[in-house]
Amino acid sequence: MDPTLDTWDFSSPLISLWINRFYIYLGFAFGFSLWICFQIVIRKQNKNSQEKTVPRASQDLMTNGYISRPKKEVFVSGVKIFYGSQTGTAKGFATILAEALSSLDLPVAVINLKDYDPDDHLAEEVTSKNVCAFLVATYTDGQPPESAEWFCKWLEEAANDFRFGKTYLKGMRYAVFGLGNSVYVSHFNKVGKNVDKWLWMLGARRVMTRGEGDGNVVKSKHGSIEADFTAWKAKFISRLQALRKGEGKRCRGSCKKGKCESSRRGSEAAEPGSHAQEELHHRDAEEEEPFESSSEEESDAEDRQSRNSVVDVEDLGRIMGHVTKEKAVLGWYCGFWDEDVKMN
Ligand SMILES: Cc1cc2nc3c(=O)[nH]c(=O)nc-3n(C[C@H](O)[C@H](O)[C@H](O)COP(=O)(O)O)c2cc1C
Repeated sequence: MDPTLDTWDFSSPLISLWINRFYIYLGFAFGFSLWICFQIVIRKQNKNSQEKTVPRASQDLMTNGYISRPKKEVFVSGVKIFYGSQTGTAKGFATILAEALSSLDLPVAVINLKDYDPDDHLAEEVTSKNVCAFLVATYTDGQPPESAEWFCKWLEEAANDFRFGKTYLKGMRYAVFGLGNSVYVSHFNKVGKNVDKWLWMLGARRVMTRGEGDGNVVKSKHGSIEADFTAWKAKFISRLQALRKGEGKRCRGSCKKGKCESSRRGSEAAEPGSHAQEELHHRDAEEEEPFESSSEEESDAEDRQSRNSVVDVEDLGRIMGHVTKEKAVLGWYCGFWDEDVKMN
């Protein structure tokens, strides 16, 4: 007989607990897993009831359970004012415009076209969300000032190079104010017109009608080139404010885009630079509410329109066919037989 066994008292509760410890562990484990299951069920129920009470829109804004503020979309991130000047007028206007824009709380950069390489940087404006203003003067024989020569040369070549195409600057937004003197009749404001046209041809979006500054006080629309600029500046600022709010283009039916093609009348409809458009442009700068346009959009509308005119010609052919047949019947009836009719 083991002597140590004598010292064990099997009736003691501690000993019986020790002997049955595995059952106790098992009980604890079972209770613990039951508690976990219970917690999971409660959490699920809470989440469901929360989803029911939080509106759908708010749920979309929730990240990790926290409501985050809706991200404000930025429609205009800044303004770049480019100028091409020889005797300083365009440069002065650029500074005035920059000062006027300072109240809008937008980053504004004034850039001399002399220091700007379009080859390296112009394409950046496609995604930058900037609005670009071009203030450019015209010189002898419709040439740009020396400082803007390279920019204009590059732009003209790109606009006429099929490798760039009419989407190269798609996404860029711009407005042009040309400085000139109508004394130089045939070359009046030619550089402004060309810059506007070339940007448009490359797919950039014109946010407002081109402005024309005229140093000829007799003919200037507002009495002086300064007054012409002041009027354009006011329109540009109000357009910019609208763009900042994300307001789309305004169209009063004079463009040939989409719905309003039928009532088209205006300058933006025609290919910029065409004679008719130049005439109308002059008037439009005063009369028209500015609206956006790009060459790609307008050529789409042009395609639609030319398709319509093909249909029109077909209709005309059908009508002529009917007329000829009726003429033949009438001729035969009346006893004469026209050679033309016989041919048909
Ligand atoms: C020598 C000379 C030639 C000019 N040629 C033209 C011209 O062909 N077409 C035009 O519209 N303006 C012409 N102008 C007018 C200028 O474009 C106008 O004075 C403009 O405001 C100058 O701007 P800037 O001071 O920024 O260089 C000419 C001016 C000068 C002095």
